[in-house]
Amino acid sequence: MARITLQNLAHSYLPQPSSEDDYALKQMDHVWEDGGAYALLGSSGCGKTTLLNIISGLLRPSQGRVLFDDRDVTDAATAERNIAQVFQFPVVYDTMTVRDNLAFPLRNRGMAADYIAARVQHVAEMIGMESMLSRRAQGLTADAKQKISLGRGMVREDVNAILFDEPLTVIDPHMKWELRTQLKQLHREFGHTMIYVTHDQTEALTFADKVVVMYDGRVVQMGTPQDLFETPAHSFVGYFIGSPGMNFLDARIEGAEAVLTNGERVPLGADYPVPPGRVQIGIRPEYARLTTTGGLALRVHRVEDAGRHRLLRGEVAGAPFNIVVPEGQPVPADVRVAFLPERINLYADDWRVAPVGERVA
Ligand SMILES: Nc1ncnc2c1ncn2[C@@H]1O[C@H](COP(=O)(O)OP(=O)(O)OP(=O)(O)O)[C@@H](O)[C@H]1O
Repeated sequence: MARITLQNLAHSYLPQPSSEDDYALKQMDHVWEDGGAYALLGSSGCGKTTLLNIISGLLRPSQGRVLFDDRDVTDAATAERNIAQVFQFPVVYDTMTVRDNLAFPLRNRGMAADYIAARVQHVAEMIGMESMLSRRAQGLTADAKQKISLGRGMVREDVNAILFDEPLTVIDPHMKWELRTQLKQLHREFGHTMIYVTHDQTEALTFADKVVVMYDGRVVQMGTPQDLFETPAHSFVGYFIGSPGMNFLDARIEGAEAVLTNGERVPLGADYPVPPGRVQIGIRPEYARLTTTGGLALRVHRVEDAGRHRLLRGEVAGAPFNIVVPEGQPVPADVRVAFLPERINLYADDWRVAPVGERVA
């Protein structure tokens, strides 16, 4: 197992990149701690696969270094890096049995036969395929083949890291939940460094201790699911995490108040520096509450039933605004909206601005 450091890293698929836009990965420094369970989350095309392939050695970065602990592996071949990688679609040997597929990485490394037999049995149980060990992979469903790929990724105990690139895409929803649980169990049991790429926030938040969010070729935040929810470092994180995402209102700052574009004032619960650029306040739909006195004017467009609560979709100061309304709470005709001041985040040109005196984690 290893700590993985990306130092001054950047990657462009173009031979002669001339501007930042030419880079699939913009310059970054990032550390994946030894034994961490990370989810790498971001929308399509933000650079997740590129980053994973640089760590595994399938791709050489156009700039910077990759270190496993203190060893520079930037130019080391994939095989030398001792990494297991599971891709979105199954990679199995059709002519081999399930058992031989699972045993392959261990035989390749010359492990003893009885160790291989025991280990294959254990992994087959984890992926729910112990009754199929003697069957040929050919003719199995895509779902079953992907489980074999996952099993092969997990079979070696001595790898530096296991990288998963959207491994559950072809798996049916019930099995998805089960396999995610198994992966977490595997992490607890062996403590491998694991990086799990997904664009599904539920998948990310249930698998990982730390979630790394990428946007437009950059890591914009790494934190616990709670960090991402409470204090998104970038407006993309606010918008991407949560259902629905954070609301944003344009504003200017006057001490401990935000002044919205229509002149209404919002207490922020803390003093802020006056930041340059486009200033917005961000409020989660869960932290806005309905009121008939005080607060801000609210235009209600519609109220949707969302299971255990209702979702009010409306408008504040001319901008779309969503509010989670607890079950049973009425929505009167003259309703207004107020925010919990300590739950408001401030953004300047999409990056979070800390209030004066905030402790840096
Ligand atoms: N082999 C390649 N040649 C040229 N450009 C590429 C190549 N692979 C990826 N790109 C570009 O690099 C950017 C990042 O792609 P990447 O596949 O890393 O994103 P991703 O976050 O993994 O997306 P997805 O979730 O769709 O898999 C995209 O703009 C993509 O078009």
